[in-house]
Amino acid sequence: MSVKEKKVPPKLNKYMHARNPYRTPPSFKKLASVYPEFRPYCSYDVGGKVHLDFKDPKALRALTTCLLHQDFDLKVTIPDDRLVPMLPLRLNYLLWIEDLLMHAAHCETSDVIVGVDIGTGASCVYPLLAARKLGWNLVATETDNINFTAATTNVNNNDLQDNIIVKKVDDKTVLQGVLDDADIQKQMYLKKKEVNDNNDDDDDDDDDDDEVMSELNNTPSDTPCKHTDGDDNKSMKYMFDFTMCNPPFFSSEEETDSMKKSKKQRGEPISSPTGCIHEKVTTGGEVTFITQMVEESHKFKSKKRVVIIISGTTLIYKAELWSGVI
Ligand SMILES: C[S@@+](CC[C@H](N)C(=O)[O-])C[C@H]1O[C@@H](n2cnc3c(N)ncnc32)[C@H](O)[C@@H]1O
Repeated sequence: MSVKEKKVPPKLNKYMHARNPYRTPPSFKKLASVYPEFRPYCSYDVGGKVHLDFKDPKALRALTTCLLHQDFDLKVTIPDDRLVPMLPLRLNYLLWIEDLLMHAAHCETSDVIVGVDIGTGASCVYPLLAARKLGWNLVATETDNINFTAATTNVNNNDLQDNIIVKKVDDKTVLQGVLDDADIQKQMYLKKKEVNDNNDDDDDDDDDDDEVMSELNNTPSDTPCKHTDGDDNKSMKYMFDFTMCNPPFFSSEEETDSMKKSKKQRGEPISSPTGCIHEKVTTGGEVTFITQMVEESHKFKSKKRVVIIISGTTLIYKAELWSGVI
């Protein structure tokens, strides 16, 4: 009789960034002792070891929200049927961006970093972590009403309104209407300027400010920012340092049901999928979404340095689409 080989999920640690605190797995025992809301989802073996049912979305939600509070002092609420982010992976993504900004875009640690998170979800997880852990500023976009409201509440509940702008957007565009939003540009410009002014007492700056503000008030959507040209200060050269996105993955509800893609390529998932249908499905699937983002990105290449997109599919993009993006 042939014994069916059980697919073992890849060890998460193998893919964990060197600076990711979750290279050391969190102690469920400690979490259960501090957070009563986490306890109902724990079971104990004879040795007293605490186990969690990763197939139960409620257990996953409790794990994520308790870890966000314990490890990052973030109070986050995620509505019942919405996507629950897995923190080790989300942190990995941010740490990779940090590496790219430092090593590819040559940012300094003192620079004010401004990024854009496309499709932030109800948790607003990337902007909250980026603001709290790395001190960055984020524009977070969302098409879904419930996610937009939840993300806004999560930002407000953590007093991070100065660092994070949540913007409700139309699902027909990805970057258009965001990177060229004059109010957002003004807020982010002033943020960068404030820190620069503290480092540099130049009287001519006031005149420069007036010129830039007038330019922002009058710039058509696809015109490159004039003030970025010839500016010697690297941190002021780009309005946005990066755009990031974890796009909806599937092209139809049937595809989510089968989960064929992910099982074939990565083995059985460790945890059960969470989230509602429009968080996971987009017309044409992630390939169409990413292609649109790359095309819009090219149009705004003078406004940002680095574009990063999570993809579940192996894609070969035409090199010319990317040229000039970084
Ligand atoms: C896979 S979820 C990612 C959520 C969150 N960023 C995370 O990683 O946990 C994709 C999100 O993108 C949103 N979305 C879909 N199309 C969008 C668009 N054109 N612009 C902004 N958000 C979009 C969905 O509502 C959903 O919340």
